[in-house]
Amino acid sequence: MEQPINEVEYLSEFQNSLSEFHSQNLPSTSGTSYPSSRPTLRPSRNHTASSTSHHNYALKIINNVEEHEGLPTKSGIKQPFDMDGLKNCDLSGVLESDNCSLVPSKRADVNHAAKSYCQSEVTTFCPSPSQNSFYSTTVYSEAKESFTNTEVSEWASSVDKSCDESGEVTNYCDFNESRKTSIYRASTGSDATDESSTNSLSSAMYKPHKANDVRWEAIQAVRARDGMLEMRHFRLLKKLGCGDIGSVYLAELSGTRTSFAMKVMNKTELASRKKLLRAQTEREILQCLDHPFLPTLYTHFETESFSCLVMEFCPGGDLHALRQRQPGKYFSEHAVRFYVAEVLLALEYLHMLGIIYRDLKPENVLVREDGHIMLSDFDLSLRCTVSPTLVKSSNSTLVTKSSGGYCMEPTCITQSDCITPSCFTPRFLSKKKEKKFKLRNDTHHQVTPLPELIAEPTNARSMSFVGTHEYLAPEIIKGEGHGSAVDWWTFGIFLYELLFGRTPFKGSVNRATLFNVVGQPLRFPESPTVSFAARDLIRGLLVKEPQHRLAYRRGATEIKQHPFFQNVNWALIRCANPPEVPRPAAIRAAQTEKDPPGVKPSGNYLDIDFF
Ligand SMILES: Nc1ncnc2c1ncn2[C@@H]1O[C@H](COP(=O)(O)OP(=O)(O)OP(=O)(O)O)[C@@H](O)[C@H]1O
Repeated sequence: MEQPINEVEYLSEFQNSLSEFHSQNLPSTSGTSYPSSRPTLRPSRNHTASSTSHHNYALKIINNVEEHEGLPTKSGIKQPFDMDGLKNCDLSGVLESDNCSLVPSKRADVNHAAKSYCQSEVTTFCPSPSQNSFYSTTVYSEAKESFTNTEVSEWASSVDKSCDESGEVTNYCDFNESRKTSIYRASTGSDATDESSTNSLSSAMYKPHKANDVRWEAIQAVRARDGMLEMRHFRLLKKLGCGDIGSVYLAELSGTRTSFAMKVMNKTELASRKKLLRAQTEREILQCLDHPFLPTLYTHFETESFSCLVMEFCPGGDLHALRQRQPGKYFSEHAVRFYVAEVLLALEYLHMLGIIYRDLKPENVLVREDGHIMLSDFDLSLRCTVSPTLVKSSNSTLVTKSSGGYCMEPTCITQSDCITPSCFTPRFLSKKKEKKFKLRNDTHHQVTPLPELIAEPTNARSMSFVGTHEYLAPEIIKGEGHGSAVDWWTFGIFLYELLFGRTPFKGSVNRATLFNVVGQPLRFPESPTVSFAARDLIRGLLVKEPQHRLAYRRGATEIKQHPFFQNVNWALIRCANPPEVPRPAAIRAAQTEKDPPGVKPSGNYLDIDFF
C-alpha cells in the first residue's frame, strides 16, 4: 500500500511548480485568450451592512440616474423601486441564509406526484430514491412570513445571534428544524472522510444512471480495495481554474486511466471567509444529482485541511469560450436550440428537486467530452421545498409502457430541422426496427394522453443579491424577493447571448447594466437574423414582472411547449448529435498541457465592494 501523503505539502508543492511554470513565460497552450469570465455577485459576509448597501446601491441608481452619463433621467422612467417596501424590509440575517418559504405540503401527494412523473420519464431522468427521500424527510412547516430557515444548525445559530442583535429578524425568519441536517449531515469531524463511510451520506452513493460509467466503476473498485478514497488515491495533473470557494484540478485516479475534476477547498479559509455553508450547500446539492446534464459527484472526502469534491471532468471548456470561437461570436440557431434545450432539462430537474440555480451564464455551462453540456457551480443555488403536482394524468398502463419507451412529448415525433434526425431514434436500433419504433410511437402518441407534472417551486422567496450583473433579474436588483422565476429570466438572457453574441441589457459599466435591466425595454439587434419563434421565446422570458414571465407557474413545461422547441425530442436529446464535439487533440491538450503563463483564475471572487 502507498504511504499516506501530507496533503498540505502535496498541494503547496503543486502550486509552487505551477508558479515556477508560469514564471518561465511559456506560450499559451491555446494561443487564444478570451475575455475573462464575468464575476458573480455574492452575498457579503456582513449581512446587515451589505443588505443595506445593496438596496442603497439600487436606490442610488434610480435616484441619481441623472449622474450617469448616457442614461435616461429619472423622470423618463417609472419609479421602479418600492421605497416603502424597502423601508419595511429588514434583510438582516436573511441575506446570506438564502431563506425561502416552505410550501405546506402533504408528503403522500408529493411522493405520489414525483413517482408518477418519474415513471413517465418525461424529464428523461428521475430522482433516485435519495431524492425521493429528499421529499419525504423534509420537515414541512407553514411559513408565517415569507422566510423560513432552511439551513443547517450551524447557520441557525449565527442567525440567532444576529436576530438577538437586530431584534428584527424574527419577524422574517420562522425557524423550523434544520431539514438539511435531517437529510445530509456535514462531515466536519474526522480527518479523512470518504462519503461512502458516512451513513448519513450513503443515499448519495445511489446513482442508478451511472451503472456503466467507467469512472464510477474505477471509484467503486478502489473503494472495494481500500475502504475509502483519500487524497493519496489521486494524482493532481493541472489546475483547471479557481472559483470563489476553491480551486479545481484535473486529477487522475492513480492506477486507473480515469480523469476527474477535483474541487479542493481550504477549510480554514472557508471558515475565515464564512463560506463553510456555501461549500456545504454545493456539496449537498451535488450529492443528490443524477442527471446527464448535471455534474456527477463521484466522491467527497475531507482531510485535515481540505474538503475535496471529485466530479466529472469536462474537457470541452465552457460555452463562453466556445462562443468566442464562433464566427461573429454567436452560435447558429440550430446549435443554440441544442444547448438551451439541454440546459432547460437540467433546470427542470433542479426545480423538481427544489433547487433554484440562480447563476446561469455561459461560463457555467461546461462542454463534456461528447459535446453535451454540464451545468456547473452550485454554490449560489437556493434550496427550498417543492410541491410537485400532477396536473394531467394518463392511463397508468400506458405510462408504465412509456417508461420503457423513448418518447413522451407530443412534439417529439416530428422530424427536426434543428437537431439531426439521428437524435429522434435510439442509436442502438437497426433501420428496420427504427421504422417499427417510429410507427409504434406515432400510434402511441395519438392515443396516450401525456402526464404533466408541475414541479415549480413557485413560492420560494429569497432576498439575496446574487448572480452576475448582466444576468440579474429585475426582482433581484429591486430587492423585492425572488423565487424560481429568476432562473427563467436568466434562461432568457442566456438564450439571447448565445443567439446574438451579447446580452440585452449590458451597459458601459455595471451600474448602467443594472439600470437597464430594470428600466430599459428589450430590443433585438438587426443582425444576426433570428427566427420569430426565438425572439418570441426571449420576449416571453424577459418579462420584467416575474408573475407575468413565461414559466412562472408551470416551469419548464411551458417553455418546452414553445414553438422554438417544436421539433425537439426531449427524451432523446442526450442521444442527439451535439453541434460541436471537442476534438481528440483538444481533449488531450486539456488533459495534459500545463496552464498557460499568467492565467488568471476565471470567476474571480468579487465581493460587493463597489457599493
Ligand atoms: N468539471 C469540470 N471540468 C472541467 N473544468 C472545470 C470543472 N469544474 C470546474 N472547472 C473549471 O474550474 C473553474 C473553477 O470552477 P468553480 O466551479 O470552482 O468556480 P467558478 O464557476 O469559476 O466560479 P464561482 O464558483 O466562484 O462562481 C471553472 O471556471 C472551470 O473552468
